[in-house]
Amino acid sequence: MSGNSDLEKVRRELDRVDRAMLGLIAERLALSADVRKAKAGAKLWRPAREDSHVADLVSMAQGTDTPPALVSRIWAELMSASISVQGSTRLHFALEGDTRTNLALIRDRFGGSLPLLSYPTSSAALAAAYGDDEGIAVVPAPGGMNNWWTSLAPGGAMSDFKIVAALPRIELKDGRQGWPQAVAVAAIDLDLANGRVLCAIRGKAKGTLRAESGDLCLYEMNGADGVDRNDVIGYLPPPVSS
Ligand SMILES: C=C(O[C@@H]1C=C(C(=O)O)C=C[C@H]1O)C(=O)O
Repeated sequence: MSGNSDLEKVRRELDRVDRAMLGLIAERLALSADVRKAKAGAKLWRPAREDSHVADLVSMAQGTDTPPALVSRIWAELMSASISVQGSTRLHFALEGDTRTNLALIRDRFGGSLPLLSYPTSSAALAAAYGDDEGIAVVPAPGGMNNWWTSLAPGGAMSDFKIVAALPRIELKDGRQGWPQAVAVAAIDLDLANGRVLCAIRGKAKGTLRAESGDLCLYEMNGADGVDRNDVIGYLPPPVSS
């Protein structure tokens, strides 16, 4: 019998915690409505703010039983709910391979609240996002046959579009050496903090060569020191380890 009463006790505690969380979630969503007013015309989605916020929460969770991927996933839901309260951000995606894996990748980074539109090619997804005021494209990371990034380079058709987020946000321990599976692209002014700056450069440069197309090279640089702003086509936050 004591087993049962222990269970009842723990359930009551869980109920108490859940009710407290529900109250906090409602409070958070109400604050999002205030953020919208404060932003007045500015872009709703702030990927750098989201990523640095999640990185801070992950480090706060260190020493507890809360894994980084769980922190990232929960806040992906909360933040995407917050953005959907604020306005009409939509995700336009084209990813190769298994649909379920791709949807899980998107869900892990963006939660389930944002409308999701699928396209057969990266260029179609990018074009649709480009024509959508608050649109975000999710496409395979540059490299190999994925050379859509050349249109982000100076003189390209979408030179005001930037690579702004990495998927997955929490790095997998699979030897990819810090290069994501997919990236998010949007028309957002970059604030180059202490992350990974992506530059499209003709010819050789310092940094890690991530992709090539003709004589155009995509380099990943550590930080923005000595970087020519005109070459910058993206920014990724420092990777967060699982
Ligand atoms: C609340 C904001 O808007 C969005 C929602 C965020 C959130 O819910 O924490 C964070 C960044 C933005 O993508 C913000 O810019 O701070």
